[in-house]
Amino acid sequence: MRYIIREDPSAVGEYAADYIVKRINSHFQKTDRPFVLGLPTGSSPLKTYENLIKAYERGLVSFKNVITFNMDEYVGIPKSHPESYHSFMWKHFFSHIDIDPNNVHILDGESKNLLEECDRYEESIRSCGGVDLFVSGIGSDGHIAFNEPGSSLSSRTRIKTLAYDTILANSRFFDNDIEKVPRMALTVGVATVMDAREVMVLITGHSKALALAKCIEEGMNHMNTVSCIQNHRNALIVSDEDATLELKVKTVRYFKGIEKVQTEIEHIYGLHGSSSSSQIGSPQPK
Ligand SMILES: N[C@@H]1[C@@H](O)[C@H](O)[C@@H](COP(=O)(O)O)O[C@@H]1O
Repeated sequence: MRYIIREDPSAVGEYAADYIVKRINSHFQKTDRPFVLGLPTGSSPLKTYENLIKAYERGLVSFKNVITFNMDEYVGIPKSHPESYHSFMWKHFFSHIDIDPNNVHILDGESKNLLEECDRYEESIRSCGGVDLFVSGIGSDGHIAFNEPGSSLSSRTRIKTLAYDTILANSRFFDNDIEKVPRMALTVGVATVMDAREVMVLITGHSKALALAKCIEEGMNHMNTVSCIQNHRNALIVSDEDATLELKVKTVRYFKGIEKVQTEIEHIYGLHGSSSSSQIGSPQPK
């Protein structure tokens, strides 16, 4: 696993957007196959989306041949609801770039048959050749997508009942009224994320510090589902300084040191932005 630390959420967003742009562009240097991008909602990726839009406006990237799969969607509110993840994604990202709407995939929480909808989603991901890069945020209990504590680490796309803590956290988007927050969601599974060729997790703010420390310094555990990325061959966490608050000083210095050496190597070998760059300086053999 690689771990990159930046000063604040803006710098995390700049780093993540730059990373995604490099991945898309280097992909199209090798193949015409569409780039398949997994995407999150929430406040954590907002700066990333802002920077991706800027990169698109400057002509640094095109999303014409990019296929997206979102992580999750509420059940019990219509797509047109301002807090649905459909609305979120179009408002904050898709409306501002050149993506083909047919290439956008978001789970349908209004489907008459939710079980079939989940199976159909897994099948669509498979038929697109799998996800190249899955970007994710986390909840303060360490959930990835809506894989709440106790979710199977081999779970696939399915219906999930939301944890009380998540309902409480998300009530800020529903007039701070927990009664208005949906109780259920459709979500990709932990294994669905783990199947991606690469995973990047964005973690900002002190409220995520404990979950981040458990993810990096403790073992893989279903009570902190983001920790599954320890078992991924090509995983990257990008956090701000606030999120490091519960990490050991030694851990923070270790990963900062790794990044410093990696940057030096990239300069010497000119590998920055290539797909192999993420392999260099990795703290553990993959
Ligand atoms: N289902 C989403 C998650 O995918 C997201 O990672 C999390 C964190 O949101 P925020 O970034 O706003 O803290 O919120 C929700 O629970």
